[in-house]
Amino acid sequence: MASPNLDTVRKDISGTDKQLLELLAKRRQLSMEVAKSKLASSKPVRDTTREQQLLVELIETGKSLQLDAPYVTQVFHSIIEDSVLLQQAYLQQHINPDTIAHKVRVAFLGQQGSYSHLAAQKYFARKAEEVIEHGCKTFKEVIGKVENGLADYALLPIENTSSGGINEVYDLLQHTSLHIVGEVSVPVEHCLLVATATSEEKIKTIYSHFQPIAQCSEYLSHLPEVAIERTDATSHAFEIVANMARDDVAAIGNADGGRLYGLTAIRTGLANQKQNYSRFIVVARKPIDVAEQIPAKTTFIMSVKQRPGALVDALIILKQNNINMCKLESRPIPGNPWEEMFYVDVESNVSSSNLITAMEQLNDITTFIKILGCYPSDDISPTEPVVD
Ligand SMILES: O=C(O)C(=O)C[C@]1(C(=O)O)C=C[C@@H](O)C=C1
Repeated sequence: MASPNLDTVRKDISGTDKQLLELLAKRRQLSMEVAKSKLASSKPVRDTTREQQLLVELIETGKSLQLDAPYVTQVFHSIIEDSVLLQQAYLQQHINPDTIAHKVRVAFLGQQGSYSHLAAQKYFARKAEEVIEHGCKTFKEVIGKVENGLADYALLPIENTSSGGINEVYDLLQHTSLHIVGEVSVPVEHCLLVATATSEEKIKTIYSHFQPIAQCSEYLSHLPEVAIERTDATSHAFEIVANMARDDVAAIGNADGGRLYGLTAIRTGLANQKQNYSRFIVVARKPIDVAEQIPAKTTFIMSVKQRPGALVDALIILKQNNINMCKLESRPIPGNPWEEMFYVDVESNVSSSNLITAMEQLNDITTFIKILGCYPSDDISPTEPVVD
């Protein structure tokens, strides 16, 4: 039997992929119809029962088409996540009409290819048609761009699963007038990137931002002879290594970003934590409201009296008001060495009655308290289908 003609098959694949894109576009239109319906009905965006039912039906249909369950589940997790994010963006723009803009100016650390840049692309993917990028050399410059009206939003890394909270950003939040209006998490896959054909053994100097260096400390501890050079962003490290074009220098960063500078990865998975994520916050000059149909987070900072149990008393107020705290970080207060500033993230909308009550009660027992922002939660955990 004659073997299929490769060019003919490829032509058929291209035609089929075009049909798939047309169907995905149609499904997005339907998601927007659902969003309009939920705007009127105030029903929550997420309906995990519906997702469960949908996935079970799709897995059954998939079986009859020789499509295995894990594959079908993976594809539709991505499609449903897109649908949720699209609906959330629609509802958020409806209740915050002055945030609607076809073009937004976004400040972030580094240049094209930095993790901050990748996070900005992901966050604004469904929120603006055009992003004007303001790459900065320091976090202070990033915040200053928005405070001075040169940018509409700033994107700042706040924590990483390997290296923990990013203290410089927490400290900057203490004194800025900006408000947190969003969050986005990006997987951080640190790779060893080089400009020329070489091997790990030949590398004598590695360039990167201090965050990837901290997150890859275990890998780097096995390279005592290698010099580690800090840069102000991973994109700057890419630039240096690309310009040097030597076989004994490398950068640590993400492969997609490195590719923009002509670098290739000769080693991947360098981070201490294999599931390595960085969470970024998005800040702006004005706060936003979060639609009741969307899971919200509120971040506030507070300092407590210097007496035993003062922090416990504050946290008990959250418990008594049935509010789940999902993050607690403490930072020294510059110039006040014996007092700490606590950063608290709660899974609650700032306009909810129980958080309003809790903030009133916290106001009575803290020496300082300030809400940094209320914003949609980035956590869109997939619904796992229960199949017999
Ligand atoms: O049917 C709904 O309620 C939708 O919002 C649509 C949809 C989907 O894309 O299939 C998206 C989110 C929900 O959690 C359930 C399903």
